Amino acid sequence: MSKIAIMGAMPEEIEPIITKLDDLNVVEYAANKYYEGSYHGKKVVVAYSKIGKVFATLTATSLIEKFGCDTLLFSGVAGAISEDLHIGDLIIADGLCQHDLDITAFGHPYGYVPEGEVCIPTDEKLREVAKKVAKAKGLPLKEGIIATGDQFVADHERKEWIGKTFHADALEMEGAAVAVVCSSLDVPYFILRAISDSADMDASFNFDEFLESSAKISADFILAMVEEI
Ligand SMILES: Nc1ncnc2c(CN3C[C@H](CSc4cnccn4)[C@@H](O)C3)c[nH]c12
Repeated sequence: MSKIAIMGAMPEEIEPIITKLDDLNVVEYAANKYYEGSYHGKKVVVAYSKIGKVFATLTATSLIEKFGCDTLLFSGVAGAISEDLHIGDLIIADGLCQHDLDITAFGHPYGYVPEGEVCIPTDEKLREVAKKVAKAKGLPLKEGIIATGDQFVADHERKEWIGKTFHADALEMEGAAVAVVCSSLDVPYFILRAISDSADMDASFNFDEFLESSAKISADFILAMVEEI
């Protein structure tokens, strides 16, 4: 039987999901908590990684290798780069890149290391499920590149540079780590983010104000996807 991993980075991003699970069982592993349960008859394992690419790598790997998940859905919030994206809007990742990975001193492009790739594509079938859910809900759904880096971006120039350099529409701190883990372990993965801020000088204020509401928008959408997978 399939087992779906649902991952976030912060407690607020998975709390709206955990409360909806049946047969909940909490497992402590690798300095984290993993919530096993079911949703509409589907087996799920839910966890938040804590912030940043390193924690996200550990949690995504554990969800697959320790808990045996064969699909991974990420639910969370993001900073907007595209001017089409506003607070509460949803974006699904076509691909993910690391905007703070830089060995350009050796002539490589930003975001590239040997034997790696700048942009890692997400699973097309899962993106199609998302579009079907969005249509059924009458929700607009943007699709684009999401840039990941180990920094909370609250600077117009930095955000514009990331957008231009990676053709990215949104930014966050975990997605590309999940992408590397899932693509390396051949597990279909999907990254959904709801906008919490615009990664500019007001970012930290907007983030604090909209984290909870935007995280719930993303979480509710992810649960609707679980019913369709
Ligand atoms: N502008 C932005 N830049 C980079 N990432 C983001 C995100 C997405 N998440 C939220 C959280 C911010 S750091 C954090 C630290 N302390 C408290 C809360 N969040 C981190 O997990 C990445 C939303 N807006 C972003």
